[in-house]
Amino acid sequence: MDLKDQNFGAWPCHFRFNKYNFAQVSAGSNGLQIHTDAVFLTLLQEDECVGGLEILVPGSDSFVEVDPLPGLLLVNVGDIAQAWSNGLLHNVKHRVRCKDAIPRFSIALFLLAPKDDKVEAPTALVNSDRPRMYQTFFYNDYRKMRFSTGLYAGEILSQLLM
Ligand SMILES: O=C(O)CCC(=O)C(=O)O
Ligand SMILES: [Fe+2]
Repeated sequence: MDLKDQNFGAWPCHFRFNKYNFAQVSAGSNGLQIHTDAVFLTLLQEDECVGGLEILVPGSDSFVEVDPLPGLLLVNVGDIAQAWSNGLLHNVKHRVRCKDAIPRFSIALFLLAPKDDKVEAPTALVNSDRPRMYQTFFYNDYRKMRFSTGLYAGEILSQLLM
């Protein structure tokens, strides 16, 4: 990608510490329902003792488990990156399952979206072979659509297609 002039420095970040109070009754259920991240990207530090994060294999109904490994740092592409990259980057559907009655922790650092500007693919990522895929939109409007519809697994992006 020829993106020399892109500066993400002014994009806000959000830090979150997740605690899942997994008990015996929650075994086999979702600790976090299937979703895509409502952000540009997520850096995720997993609990190195307790598994449960699962990623949906694109184009299938199958999930793969992410093994809990010491020091594992995941990078998740979110909805905003898919729109901003004109579909070159792909969001990731994922969920957290409770397997055992053990508390689980994770730490997430989210890079959100431009604060006062629209989300729009740079012209370097748009051409006749790859025409603009998404309408330009403000991050707040996208979030309102997501929360008012309760569609958390990337469906809002389909509503923003050109
Ligand atoms: O706790 C995890 O492993 C995943 C957390 C997550 O998907 C999120 O915070 O968006
Ligand atoms: Fe997530």
